[in-house]
Amino acid sequence: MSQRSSSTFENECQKPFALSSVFRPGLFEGRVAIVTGGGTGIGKAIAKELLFLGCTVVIASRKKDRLASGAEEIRTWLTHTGQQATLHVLQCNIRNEEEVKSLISTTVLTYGKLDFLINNGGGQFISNTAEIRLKGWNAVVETNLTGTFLMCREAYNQWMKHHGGVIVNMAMDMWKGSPLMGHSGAARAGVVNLTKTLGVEWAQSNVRVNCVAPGSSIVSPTAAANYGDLNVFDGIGATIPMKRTGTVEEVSSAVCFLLSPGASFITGETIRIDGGQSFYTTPTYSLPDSKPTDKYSWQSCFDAEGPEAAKSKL
Ligand SMILES: CCCCCCCCC/C=C/C(=O)SCCNC(=O)CCNC(=O)[C@H](O)C(C)(C)COP(=O)(O)OP(=O)(O)OC[C@H]1O[C@@H](n2cnc3c(N)ncnc32)[C@H](O)[C@@H]1OP(=O)(O)O
Ligand SMILES: NC(=O)C1=CN([C@@H]2O[C@H](COP(=O)(O)OP(=O)(O)OC[C@H]3O[C@@H](n4cnc5c(N)ncnc54)[C@H](OP(=O)(O)O)[C@@H]3O)[C@@H](O)[C@H]2O)C=CC1
Repeated sequence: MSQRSSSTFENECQKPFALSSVFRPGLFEGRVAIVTGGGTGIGKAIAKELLFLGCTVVIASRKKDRLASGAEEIRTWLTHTGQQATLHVLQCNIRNEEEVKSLISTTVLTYGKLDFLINNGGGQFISNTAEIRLKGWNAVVETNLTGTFLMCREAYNQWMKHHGGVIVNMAMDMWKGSPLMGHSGAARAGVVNLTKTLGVEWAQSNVRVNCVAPGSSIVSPTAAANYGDLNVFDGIGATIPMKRTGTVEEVSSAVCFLLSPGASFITGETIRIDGGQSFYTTPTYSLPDSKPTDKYSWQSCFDAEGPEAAKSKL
């Protein structure tokens, strides 16, 4: 098997897994990327595909154990396939300004550059908006919106402003509002808007900024565990026009496209990766039973106020 052809092997848990890419081998050779949340789920898939394409990858998130097990899986794969690409692990909470500054500066000092930033790290908890405490609201907004802002700003100021680069942010299916995820929907809508702003402001520095918006349908065990229900994705596929859930690889390939020279005239854009879900309905929220709400019409006003009150206005 050639070094860069697709490969299949069994990892230490004896679960078979394969890695391949629709992009040409060596596409990202000599490039350096940071993937936040790169130890799990979608971020891990992005990290793997970038490595497969020859990129040096720094994965960063809060929890050392998650990073370590993700890195071990990726390194096992690198060893089995004979890939030469470099994986680096750094701990960073994207809500912490000093940690973000240090993540970027360490990467630039170690590898001499930063070509790609993938702001994948993020998340939320499920709650009616009326029951979200301020601390919980702030935690989600700081993670998804402020964290993305800090990462973008530092990547730009410390490197990309003078050398160019590509940034890909992460949104979600918040296009029609986000029942039970109001905090995250608001934050991700902010990310979509920030992406447009930065696409304009930083174009002159040869920095492209885009975003991907997966539906509530990208199957990842760590994502499911976050909701305390490993079956949380069951049943969602049937409600999606494409009649299935999505894969982490389907997000990764869109990210790789946006990073590639093939997307060199695309900036400020958000690509939906949701099998048409957001154009159809929001399947994760069922309306509670209730009577119809009050309707407004001139007749209903007239009826409510009574003929005398209405006449007095004439
Ligand atoms: C739609 C239908 C289904 C559909 C479900 C289908 C979903 C599929 C789509 C998937 C979408 C995804 O994004 S999948 C990605 C999932 N992965 C993640 O979300 C991982 C990252 N998330 C997190 O770490 C957390 O959710 C996040 C809140 C952001 C950060 O937590 P931290 O503990 O670090 O935050 P802290 O600063 O300590 O603050 C925690 C406060 O947050 C609040 N809080 C935290 N968890 C809470 C909870 N479960 N319930 C209430 N409140 C909570 C409390 O107020 C906490 O304070 P106290 O009161 O003091 O405790
Ligand atoms: N799966 C899906 O269907 C969808 C996912 N998304 C988004 O895609 C991204 C990846 O999700 P997915 O892989 O599915 O789920 P995961 O729960 O596996 O990934 C979330 C990742 O974000 C990291 N992270 C969370 N908070 C922080 C923080 N403050 N600083 C640094 N890293 C952080 C986590 O690592 P650690 O805990 O170590 O910090 C983890 O690796 C998230 O932003 C998610 O919200 C959006 C729409 C749908």
